[in-house]
This record gives sequence, C-alpha cells and structure tokens, in this order.
Amino acid sequence: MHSIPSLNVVDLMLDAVCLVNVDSTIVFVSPAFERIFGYLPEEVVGKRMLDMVHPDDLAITQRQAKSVTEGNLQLQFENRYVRKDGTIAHIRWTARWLPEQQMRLAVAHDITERRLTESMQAVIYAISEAAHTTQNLQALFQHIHQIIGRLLPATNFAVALYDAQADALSFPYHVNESLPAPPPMALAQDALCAEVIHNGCTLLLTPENRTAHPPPAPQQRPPLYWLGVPLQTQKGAIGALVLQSYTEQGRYTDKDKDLLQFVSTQVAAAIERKQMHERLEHMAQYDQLTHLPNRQLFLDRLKTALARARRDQRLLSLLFIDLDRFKEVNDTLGHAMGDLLLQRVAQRLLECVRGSDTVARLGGDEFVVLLESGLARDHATTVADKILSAFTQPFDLEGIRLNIQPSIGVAIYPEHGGEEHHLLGHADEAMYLSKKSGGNQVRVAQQTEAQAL
Ligand SMILES: Nc1nc2c(ncn2[C@@H]2O[C@H](COP(=O)(O)OP(=O)(O)OP(=O)(O)O)[C@@H](O)[C@H]2O)c(=O)[nH]1
Repeated sequence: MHSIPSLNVVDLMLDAVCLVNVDSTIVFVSPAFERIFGYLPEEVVGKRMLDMVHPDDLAITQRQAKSVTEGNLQLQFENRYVRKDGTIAHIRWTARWLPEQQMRLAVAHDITERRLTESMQAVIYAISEAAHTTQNLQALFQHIHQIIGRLLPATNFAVALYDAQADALSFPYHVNESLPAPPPMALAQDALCAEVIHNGCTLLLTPENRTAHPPPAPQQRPPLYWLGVPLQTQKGAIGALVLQSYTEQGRYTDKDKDLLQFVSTQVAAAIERKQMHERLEHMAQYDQLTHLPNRQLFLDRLKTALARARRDQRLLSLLFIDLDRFKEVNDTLGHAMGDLLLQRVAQRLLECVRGSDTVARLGGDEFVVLLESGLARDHATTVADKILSAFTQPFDLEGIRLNIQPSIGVAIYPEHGGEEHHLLGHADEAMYLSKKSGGNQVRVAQQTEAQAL
C-alpha cells in the first residue's frame, strides 16, 4: 500500500465542506467556501448559514435543514445563496446529521454555471416561441420584457427601433419608473442609442465609466446604470434593447452585458419575423395607396358590425362614395396625380367621421363609410352632407388646386337589408342613381326589406 503524504483533503476539495449547529450557526467551512460564496472562512464562522440563503428559497431550506437534523440523509437538495458581492450562487447540497457532534455536515457543490446555461437555453427557446405565439409586436415586446426579467433586473426596459431610411429612432415599448416614453427622433438625438446602433456594440454605463460616454437622455433622475445592446440582423442593427437601473441593487455587470448580448440575436430575429408578419397582414387587409381598410377587411368589419347592431337593436349605415369624372384627372394630369388625389380624398373622408367609424377603399375611386354610432336615421344623411360640403373645397395636389365631387349612396340597416352584400348592393345602387342624376349629391336607397328593429 502507498503511503499518502499528509494531505489535508478537505482543504483541497473544490466543493465547500460546512459544519453548522442546529440553529444553523457556522462552526467550520473549508477554503473552497470563499470560491463559491465569496466569504473567507473567518468572515462567516459564528454567522448563520440561513442568513445567506436567497429570500425566495428560505422556507424550503429551513424545511430541508430540519429534515437533516431529524437524521435523514440529504443527497440532492438545490437552493440559491446571495454571494458577498450580491450575485446569486446556485448550490447542490449533500448533507447528513452528526449525532455525536450535534451538527450538520454539508458539502456545497456550485452549479451556478450549469444553471445559467440551462436558463439561457430556456430563454432562447421562450423567445423563439413568443415570436410564433404572440398576437402582435406589442405583445411580443411585453413577452420579451418578461423573459429577460428572468435573467437580470429589468424594471426599466425599452425596445428602441431604428428606421435607417428615415433616420428615425422610436421606442415602441418603454417601461421606465422615471422617464416617459420619448417621442420618435433622429438617431443622433439619443447619443447612447446612436453609439450602440452605429457601432453595433453593447454598451454598459456604470458610475465608474460614465464620464467616458455621452450622458443618457435627460431625465429627472439619471440612471446609475445604463445597458444597451444592439438588435443585429443580417441587414444591420434594427434597434436596441435598453435597460436602466436607478439603484445599486439593480446594478449591471459585464456578466449581464454578455447575457443580454447573447439573447439579443434571438430577440432581433423574433422582432424581424413579427414585423414581416405584420407587414404581410397589413398588405392583405389594407389598401397600399391610401392605407385605408380594403374590401376584404371592410366586409369583415361590416359583418361584425351587423351582428352587433342585430344584438343591440341599433341602426347601422353605409355610405357608398364614388368620385365623379375621376378618370379625367388621370387622363389630364397623369396617374401619379390621380394616386395623390385618392390619398387626399381618403384623408378628407377620415376628417368627416369619428374615429370609431370605418372608412375603406373598395377599389378605383370607390370608397365606403360604415357608421356605427348613429341612433337616428338621419345621422347617415348628415354625415353624407358633411362629406359633400367638405368636397366643395379644392384639393391641393402639390400646388395644383383641383375640384372633384362625389356621388353618395346611403343604405341603412335594417330597412335596406340585414346581410352585408345586400346592404352594400343597395348603397351602390343609390350611389349609381345619384350619379345618374348629375352627381355631387346624396341618395338614400329605396326601402326594400322592412325589418323591425
Ligand atoms: N390614379 C389611379 N387611378 C385609378 C386607380 N384605380 C383605378 N383608377 C382609375 O380610376 C378610374 C375609375 O373609373 P370610373 O369610376 O369609371 O371613372 P370616372 O371618371 O370617375 O367615371 P364616373 O364615376 O362615371 O364619373 C379609371 O380610369 C381607373 O383606371 C388607382 O389606384 N390610381
């Protein structure tokens, strides 16, 4: 048999050996304790081990300690501690009770790195899931905020998006305890975001290095820590994630910087995917020239509005609007001017109705207005007259003043139909009659289907 030189095995172990009293007072810890928990043995002997436990894990740790004290061997217990520097250590314990010494003998194995890798994988997975499951960009931002909040302090969190073509920086998601969401601005106006987005580098401002960087956006209470990470995609940085902290407890370290940088690529991909999805959805539902709802979306809205009107026994009106002699504008001034006029018409129609009403473009020079708010039958004709009078003002097409008038047909639910195509057909017919009578006037459809309210 080899003779082993007198080695102090406990001192050489990478795991920390701990002896504690029944009341959790530390009697002995091996040197590895410092590597794992940050305290020198002499700093903790006589202190209570439980006082270092992460507050969220205290109750379960107390139960486990009691179980060990009752003589049960413990081989797999995991909990979290707050290290001397305030960071969190994840520990896996093996522990047993020493009846003769009336102490607990426990060995702490540091699993912080493994836990971090696991939670990073979970975060990456959660972000890619969110890109598929969330309804829209806002919901995605909210989800990303929650997910990042699991990794690091994220009380003050913002998503900044940068439109390079328009040089516009906007903050579509902005949660901050002391700073309201800034309005859209040129990138140069936010020096820190500009640095992050232009250089494509993560930036961490701390009380130690802040003088080397431009100050954050002016606010009543400047942050102690500012952490910004670019959202990199194949076409460059599309924006940045910005975290701010006003307290030392919420401080950010280089480790947090690395963490955020690691997840940011996934976040950028998720945002890009959602933006693309929203763009496609918009293209399918909105007219690309005027940005008004198109025929499909209008018919969907009309169907829903009819169901609501039926349930609440309310009136609903449709205004079918067709421009008179629009073709002449194309023929004399060109198609581009015709396009511009259609955009101006859309704008003017929107100005004639309430935000809750729908103005849609059915195609060509045909528009339709859905009025849900009117209780009285003459509400529709009042709005139609308002439109006629709005069109008495000429349109300004890049310096060219142009007069154009509409022909308007009105159909009302329930008296002109209870189904969307019926109602639309009657409004179209009424518009045709007003055009036949010379245009620039309003006609209400003939009463064809009397339906009691
Ligand atoms: N500039 C432009 N013109 C369009 C667009 N869509 C359709 N048009 C044109 O709009 C015109 C619509 O036709 P009409 O409604 O019969 O023309 P109109 O001169 O208004 O005739 P009335 O309604 O009888 O007064 C056609 O000349 C189409 O080519 C578009 O998106 N942009």
